[in-house]
Amino acid sequence: MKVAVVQFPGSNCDRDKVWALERAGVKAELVWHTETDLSGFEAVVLPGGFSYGDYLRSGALAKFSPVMQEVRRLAERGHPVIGICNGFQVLTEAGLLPGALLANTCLHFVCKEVFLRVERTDTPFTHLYQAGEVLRIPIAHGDGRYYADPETLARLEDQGQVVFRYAGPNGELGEAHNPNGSLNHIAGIVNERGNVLGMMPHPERAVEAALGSEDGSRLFQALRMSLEVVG
Ligand SMILES: NC(=O)CC[C@H](N)C(=O)O
Repeated sequence: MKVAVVQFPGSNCDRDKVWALERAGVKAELVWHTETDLSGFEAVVLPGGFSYGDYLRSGALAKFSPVMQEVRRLAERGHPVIGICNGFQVLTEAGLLPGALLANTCLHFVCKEVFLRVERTDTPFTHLYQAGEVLRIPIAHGDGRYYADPETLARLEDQGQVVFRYAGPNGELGEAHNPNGSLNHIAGIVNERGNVLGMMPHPERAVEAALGSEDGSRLFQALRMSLEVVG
């Protein structure tokens, strides 16, 4: 059971993700973006950062990296794929998740801890959380405003594909708690099948008390348990 953490030129938090995964008991390995064979891996994590310097649009160039064909193949076979921050941007650019991440409404890079409300717990990534539970997880992005056209947004909501929403400390929704202007306060979504997760907040930055929160740990533990079940 091994998880690939892909490194694009300009990725960051890649090593943090390996560390967070290994802390949760998952064997993880860094994989350079030119890799064309991920057959030894059960799941993939696309990390945060500034792949290709965010040129053109965040994630727009990384989608052409050779490894993305393999990421697509694994996703289509139902393997878990997680895109965190820039990884989420890459997944939307690659069409593995619907919608797009636009510039924050404030037009600034925002780096702070936020509250997330867990909307769905029947996924390989969130089954250790309670529905409605409020997590403290940091964000750090300039392009985090989730956008989708009205039909896509309605479909996401109808099908329960919204996994995390920005909220207040008691789970209340409101623009004051939405750090980037995301539609419907969306912080994370899954694909229809539920095996591809994209989220802007960084759970790997919240996996031990010294980091200010341990709320991200259960996401990686949940992934380990899901992989163990599949074998
Ligand atoms: N921390 C990150 O992954 C940054 C994501 C992205 N490049 C942005 O600024 O929006």
